[in-house]
Amino acid sequence: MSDPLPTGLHRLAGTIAARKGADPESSWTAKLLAKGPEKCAEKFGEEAVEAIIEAVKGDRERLISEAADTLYHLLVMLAARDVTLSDVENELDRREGRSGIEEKASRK
Ligand SMILES: N=c1c2ncn([C@@H]3O[C@H](COP(=O)(O)OP(=O)(O)OP(=O)(O)O)[C@@H](O)[C@H]3O)c2ncn1[C@@H]1O[C@H](COP(=O)(O)O)[C@@H](O)[C@H]1O
Repeated sequence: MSDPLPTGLHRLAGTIAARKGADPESSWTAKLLAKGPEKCAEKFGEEAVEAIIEAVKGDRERLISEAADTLYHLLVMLAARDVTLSDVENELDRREGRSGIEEKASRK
């Protein structure tokens, strides 16, 4: 069976991976990656906070826009630490079918 077509998120992750080591003047992603994982993590934090603010305010369009920024910067942060979207998906798959309540109750 052939692999399914990559989703938009996977295409974006592929674009981001391809920017690693590229000329920082040529792209925003390459520029951010060249600043190192700490800066990528800081940018992700800023975007996540902006998404939180819009969620609290209840502005749907602004929340969608900030959520897109957050997802992009999450993928950049992961790429900076050589973690792929598939790595994260595999972890989600591992958790599938186990309720959060059950998991929390099993913690020591
Ligand atoms: N999805 C995005 C995306 N979302 C947000 N951003 C950029 O992320 C930046 C961060 O926004 P900020 O408001 O924090 O920027 P800023 O205020 O200038 O930064 P600071 O001064 O606060 O540090 C902006 O320049 C946005 O354009 C993105 N840049 C790129 N992409 C995707 O990545 C692809 C590759 O982009 P390049 O690497 O630039 O070729 C693009 O085709 C898009 O698909």
